[in-house]
Amino acid sequence: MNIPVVDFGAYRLSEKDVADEQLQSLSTELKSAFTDVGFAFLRNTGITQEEVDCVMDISKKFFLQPDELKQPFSRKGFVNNPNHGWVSLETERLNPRRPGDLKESFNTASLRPDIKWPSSGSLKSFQEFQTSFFLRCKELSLRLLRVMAHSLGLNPEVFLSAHRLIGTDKNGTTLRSLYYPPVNCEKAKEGQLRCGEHSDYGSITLLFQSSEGLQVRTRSGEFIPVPCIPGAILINIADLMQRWTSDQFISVLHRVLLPPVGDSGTRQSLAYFVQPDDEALVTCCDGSNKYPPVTAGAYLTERFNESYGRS
Ligand SMILES: O=C(O)CCC(=O)C(=O)O
Ligand SMILES: [Fe+2]
Repeated sequence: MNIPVVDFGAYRLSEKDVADEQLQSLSTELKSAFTDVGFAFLRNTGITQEEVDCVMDISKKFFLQPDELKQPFSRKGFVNNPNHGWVSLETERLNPRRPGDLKESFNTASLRPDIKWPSSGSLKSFQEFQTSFFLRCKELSLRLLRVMAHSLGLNPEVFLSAHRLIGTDKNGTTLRSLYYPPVNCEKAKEGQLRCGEHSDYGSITLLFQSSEGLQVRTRSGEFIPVPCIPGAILINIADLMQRWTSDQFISVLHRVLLPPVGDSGTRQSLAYFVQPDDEALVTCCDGSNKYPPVTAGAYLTERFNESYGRS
């Protein structure tokens, strides 16, 4: 299995619109990637490697602080958005049958002006970098959703109209900065990974990686390594989109293993989880009843309960 690489230049962020002919060819390429593999690399999106590096660098400065300084920004500590903020090491289990994942993350889930952000010393631009990157990813995601609807012969608005509130507290879309610290494999718990096997919850995910380490499960059930292509963004279909398209687009399991014994390297990634508006009703777009309608907000809450353990 190979992850197709698609040139998005015709509809990159600096282009106002895309010509019909190019929309048609992008649709054909993306449809085949999302139907067969569930993943695609996008080149020439307009989001540059410098932008990515900037967000990764400032995120790393946040993660390298002692836990006491990160604690005030903990996820669940923000009244208007329970998903915003810092998640400490081993807190989340993306595969609930494994020990906690060996990663930390910072979720930018709310852009409300009254949110408290890390801002001391070298973190002065933290808020600015995270929020401007969030908005860049939003623009690209909306373009992708338009092409995806077109590729299935649907009304071009069908996905877009359910993603009108990205960046507000009525939509769960999240920019997640991930940091995988060095691992001492002898100390790791049995079965522990950097990120357990899972599929993503929402509509699509944009993933930016600093290095290799991600694996994707093929149809035959084996996990294969995903390359890291500088400047290219890895896009994958998430579970709600699979339901929405009655399994035409597939949401595929993926994971990040521990590094090889003796490798004390770190790893970083940025995941932009695109989520429909909380109140949007996701109904099979082919008119079938393959899956019962579900609102995106209720579905997301249920999935969070699984990965954080029900209390
Ligand atoms: O860090 C990565 O490369 C993947 C992370 C991931 O799949 C996730 O957080 O959903
Ligand atoms: Fe994921």
